Amino acid sequence: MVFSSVLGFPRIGANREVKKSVEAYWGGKIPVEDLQKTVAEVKKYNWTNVQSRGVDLIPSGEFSLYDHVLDHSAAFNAIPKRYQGLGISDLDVYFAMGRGRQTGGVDVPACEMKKWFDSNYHYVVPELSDETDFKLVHNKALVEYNEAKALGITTRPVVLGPISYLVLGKPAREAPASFEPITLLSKLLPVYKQLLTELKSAGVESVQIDEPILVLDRAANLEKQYASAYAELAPVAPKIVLTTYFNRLDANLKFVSKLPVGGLHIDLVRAPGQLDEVIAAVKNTNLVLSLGLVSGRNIWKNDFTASIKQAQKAVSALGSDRVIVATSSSVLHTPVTLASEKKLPDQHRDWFSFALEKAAEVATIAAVVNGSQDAKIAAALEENKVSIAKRREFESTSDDAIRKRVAAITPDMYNRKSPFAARKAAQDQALKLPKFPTTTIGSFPQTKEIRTARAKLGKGELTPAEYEKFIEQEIQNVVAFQEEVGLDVFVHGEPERNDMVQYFGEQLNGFVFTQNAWVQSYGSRYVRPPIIVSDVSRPGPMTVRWSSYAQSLTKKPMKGMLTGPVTILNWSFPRDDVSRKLQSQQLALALRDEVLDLEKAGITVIQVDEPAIREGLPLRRSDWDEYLEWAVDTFKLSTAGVADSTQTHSHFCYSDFGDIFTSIQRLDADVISIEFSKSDMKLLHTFQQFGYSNQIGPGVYDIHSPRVPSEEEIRERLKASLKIIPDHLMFVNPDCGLKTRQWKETKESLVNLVAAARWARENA
Ligand code: MET
Ligand SMILES: [Zn+2]
Repeated sequence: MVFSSVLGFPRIGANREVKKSVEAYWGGKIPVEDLQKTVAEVKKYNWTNVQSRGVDLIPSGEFSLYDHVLDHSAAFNAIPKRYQGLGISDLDVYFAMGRGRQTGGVDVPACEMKKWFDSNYHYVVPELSDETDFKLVHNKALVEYNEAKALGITTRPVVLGPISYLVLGKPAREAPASFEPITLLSKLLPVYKQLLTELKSAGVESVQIDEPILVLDRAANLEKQYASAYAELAPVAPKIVLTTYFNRLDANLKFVSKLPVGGLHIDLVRAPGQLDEVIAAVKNTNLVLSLGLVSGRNIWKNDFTASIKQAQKAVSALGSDRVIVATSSSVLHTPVTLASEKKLPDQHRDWFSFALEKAAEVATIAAVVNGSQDAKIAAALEENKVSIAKRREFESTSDDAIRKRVAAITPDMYNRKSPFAARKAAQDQALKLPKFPTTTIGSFPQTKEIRTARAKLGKGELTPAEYEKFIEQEIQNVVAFQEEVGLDVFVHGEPERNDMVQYFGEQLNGFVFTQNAWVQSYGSRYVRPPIIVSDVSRPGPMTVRWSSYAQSLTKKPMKGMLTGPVTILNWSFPRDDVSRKLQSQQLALALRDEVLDLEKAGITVIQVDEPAIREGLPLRRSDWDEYLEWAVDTFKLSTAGVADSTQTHSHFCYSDFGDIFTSIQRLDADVISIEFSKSDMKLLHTFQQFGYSNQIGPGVYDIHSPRVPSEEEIRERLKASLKIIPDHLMFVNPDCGLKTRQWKETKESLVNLVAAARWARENA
């Protein structure tokens, strides 16, 4: 019989209970018992609901209060030294690693976070060295398995595999930079052995071991480690389903199919093409094949007919006992349930499927493949056919004007009129900026007052006119503040924006919004990505009103602020019926019009942010070029229409840009600002290696922390940057927007920043 499985479930609660509870605990407002109670309820909700949808293999052990990789570090005693001996509870040590801690005489920053593969989820990077003293502090998988069992629910525990865990880590501070965490494998394996032995003796039949790094090129060098690790683990473990996701196995399949495990899970949403190959590779083994047919990354309803066809193909090759129908990855990356959406029009509701609906989908697909005679299953299949047909019909309609515009894009539209040197001369003349011009990245503190005003507007407690007055006042304050501090290129502060993507999505055609469709980004930070459902176009100017109002208040150049096409795309749920490239092109044309409208309105400096450009980079190197080509081209399409004398800026943050540095140069923005402060030396070396010819503002301080950098500190940073970047090309700015900061530290920091820039003008 074909089983169904879900690989992992959102841990936020259907009503964001976990966020509320965790934050209340952090704030000292509730005792730990209350937090534990909420957590128990959310887990119970998850298990009982996934079970009631008919899923056979229900995940446990993947719940997390902050991040599942951090859970493993805590359970394995991989606690960096600076978090040891603080005299606080294990739970508080765990949170301190996730988010830092600054109370009761304890002052530790957070561990580094990184993007989880190509998603917008961030994991906490394990810090490892020869001194890491691995031991099983607690068996989280076992605890949760037993918790579910006590509720009468048999689950399949989920564990992150040892090799992925190590490879996702980095050298701890005491280790040399060249230290490779994978060298700790033999020290870590006993912990896994104990963990898995305990699961087996508790009666666990099968365990899901995630080894997502098997879809990366670098796993090719880990064949030996995989073979020896799994040879050691398999004999003591419950049946292992080795789980991969987010891409294809490619050449790694050759050794993976020979590992002594019970099953293999593959992602057929991201890499449908690998099915035949994988079937052929496992046919003469005993491996069970778990088919990732229902997307864990997007919110579109599954096309049952297509999935059933693939499942049947596997069944006819392997027999039904060797096939599982599953979600492609954990459904952590999707919202909890459509049932929470009260205002979604029926037409839209019918297109979507969130985590719980996906649970029902895998169960239904498996039932159909098993030949179920259940009338409910037949009805669900029929309903799905009707719904998919309707969606396809909707998708077949397009906005002809937009499609024609995209088809008519010509190569010259990607390029500015003149090369950088000529533009720089024109801009120097038009803008008359001093050397080391100072600026900020766009947003100023989003205060409680701003959020309250927006909420009131939503509830009708403020009229649009009253709200606009309020925003105007905010802009006046921000402009006056910048005059006072003495910055050179001003911003309006973005007070009118709820979010840098949503704000634009709401003003463009082609997007749908939800009320409650939250997805965890990191810790207790959740986002609500807009959904692109049809061709994108711009009904009218989106930002001109506020930018030109702001410009009217000052003689200093006012920077227009836009979010770039690639970032809007990467931080939305995209369509799956057309390419990402086409969606990005349509967004770029809309933004191009906005850029030109800003220019017409007298805005001479325009910034188009692309913080998410690195995140969209495909996991396999052989796929990079194709992505980078359209990603860079669409950015250029959005900005290149302006006159030579208009200065374009772009901003990047959150990622390691070394990989794509040459593409950043190709964007040909007049000025880029880039997050430097955490990995300054590394990035400076990248500059040295590749060179960069346009202007650049290396972020001179970290805005993610309330700490105020001293003038001296900023000077030091400038000096370090000046070794690599010529003085006439350098801007001075913080490393990201200031929206999460308070006014007090913002003011102090920017005063120091301006003073450091003035010092540089005299002395550097
Ligand atoms: C995540 S990048 C943020 C850029 C945006 N302009 C801001 O200042 O907030
Ligand atoms: Zn940023």
